[in-house]
Amino acid sequence: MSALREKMVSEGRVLAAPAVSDDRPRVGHAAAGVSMSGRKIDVLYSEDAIAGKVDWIAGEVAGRAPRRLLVIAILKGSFMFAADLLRALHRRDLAPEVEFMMLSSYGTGTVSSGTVRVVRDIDTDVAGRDVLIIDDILESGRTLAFARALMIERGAARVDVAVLLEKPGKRKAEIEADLVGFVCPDKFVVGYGMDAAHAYRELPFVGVVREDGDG
Ligand SMILES: O=P(O)(O)OC[C@H]1O[C@H](OP(=O)(O)OP(=O)(O)O)[C@H](O)[C@@H]1O
Ligand code: HPA
Repeated sequence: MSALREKMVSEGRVLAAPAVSDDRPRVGHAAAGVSMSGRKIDVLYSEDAIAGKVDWIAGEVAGRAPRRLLVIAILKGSFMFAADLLRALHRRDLAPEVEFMMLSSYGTGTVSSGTVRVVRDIDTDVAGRDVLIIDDILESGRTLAFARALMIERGAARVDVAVLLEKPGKRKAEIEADLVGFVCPDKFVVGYGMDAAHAYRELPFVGVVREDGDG
């Protein structure tokens, strides 16, 4: 703490930041079995591994020299990936406009309902622009096929799709992502934005919730 800040804290003019203990769990680096609210989460992709992929995806996007780039993050699941990827794009000297579209097809379940619902649309006109749609995961493909088709229908010049994860062999709609961080095993994953019945989105890593009796 600087001398000035120390003086201000002692005079009660500002609040001291709470001390952070060094022994807090480094969950992002744990190999397995992180406990969250009584459930065990096995770490599949650590914070470091994710950061490496995000940086790689940003490099690939920059290499495509997009024109008038508009990044559209598909909420809710992509919020953490979007925040990290946008900062990585900035480090690559890109200055995209950013939009958010909220789509939903899973509700509180772990299987796609088959119907994609637009909960919130974007406000920006995409006609003639290079669009990068980003999402956390590509599974049945219904969500991203819907989003991509909508942007093409609205006249985007080019539409690329970047996902942190894809599950192969699960596609129910015709779509492949242009940029993929990890090819993911066929397990329901949580964390880094992704939820199971609204829980676990805050985790900084991607993991799998252990079934009862998994040890
Ligand atoms: O390829 P798909 O089978 O369509 O699955 C992928 C989509 O499912 C999840 O969203 P969800 O509908 O659960 O909404 P959320 O982002 O609000 O969690 C996820 O964030 C993707 O958008
Ligand atoms: O494995 C998953 N986890 C969370 N959300 C998802 N949406 C599609 N697949 C998944």
